[in-house]
Amino acid sequence: MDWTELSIMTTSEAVEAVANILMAYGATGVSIEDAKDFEKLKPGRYGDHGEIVDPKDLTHIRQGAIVSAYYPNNQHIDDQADQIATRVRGLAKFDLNPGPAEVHLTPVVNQDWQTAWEKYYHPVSISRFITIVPSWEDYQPKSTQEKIVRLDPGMAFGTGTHPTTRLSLQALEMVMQGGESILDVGTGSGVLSIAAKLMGAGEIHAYDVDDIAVESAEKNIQLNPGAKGIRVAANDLLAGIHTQADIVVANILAEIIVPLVPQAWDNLVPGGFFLTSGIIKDKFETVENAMTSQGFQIIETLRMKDWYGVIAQKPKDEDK
Ligand SMILES: C[S@@+](CC[C@H](N)C(=O)[O-])C[C@H]1O[C@@H](n2cnc3c(N)ncnc32)[C@H](O)[C@@H]1O
Repeated sequence: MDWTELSIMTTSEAVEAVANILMAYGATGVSIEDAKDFEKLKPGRYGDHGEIVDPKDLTHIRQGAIVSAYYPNNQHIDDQADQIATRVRGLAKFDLNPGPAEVHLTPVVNQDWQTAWEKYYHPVSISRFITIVPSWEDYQPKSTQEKIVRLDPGMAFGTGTHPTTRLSLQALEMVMQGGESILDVGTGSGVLSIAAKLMGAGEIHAYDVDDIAVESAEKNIQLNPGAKGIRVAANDLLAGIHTQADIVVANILAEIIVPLVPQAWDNLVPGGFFLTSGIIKDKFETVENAMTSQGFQIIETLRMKDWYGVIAQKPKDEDK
């Protein structure tokens, strides 16, 4: 697949908001180069091939921040570039300095994408129990309870750093007790399935509409011996899937969650959980309405920055 990189020059304070805008336009990944991040780097493994590099020698921006997102060419993001720049400039209304908010569009070859992640991606502690570690980093768990998810996200979404992935992982931690069967819809790098397996899940089926994600999830499962047995396949949401799982988890944009709601209902056991994330604030009500109209009970709403996650439950037969 061919991609376009859309980059916006902004300020450190606005990076999260700009990233959210780019995700709302359907980016499947965002990378942030923030001058402030480089101030904190110590000499270590930052080279493209893991070589030891002094951060002083890295070429990087000295002020402000650049947020870059990647869009498949068939999405014609160039037609929406002016709109995106206007929304970024509009952040001033929320007391965020948008900076120059200039948009640059560049065609991307697959290799460049890979390198972008590798430069700025380091171990991330998601919760007390889960740490996501890039496959090329040496990392020792700090306690016997810490579960390490090794990932090489490549071109698939899901480094663990995005608030929507964190919300999904937190929701899994909240409902899982061990042994659950899980359907992971929009698996991306496979991060949620791998973490769920390490947390003691039973059978897991992971689906993604993008073949690159399927390939990446399969590779990442191989990197984690404790995650053996997860089945990955290309599929559009849960179309054609007829099973009875304990949990359906989906970190996908709100527009895509809405058609998933009836499919999740059909594929869940009574009492099963539907965990969703990827819902931007102003779309939350739409998703909530779709779930409650279907019959789901909203158990908990999770929030991180402008993103929402929902823990919903299909009522048990005796609750009907
Ligand atoms: C935001 S990413 C989530 C990745 C990962 N699960 C995580 O939590 O970090 C959404 C994923 O959903 C996939 N996706 C989008 N539309 C889909 C559809 N209709 N059916 C299946 N997967 C879809 C995308 O390819 C992408 O990998």
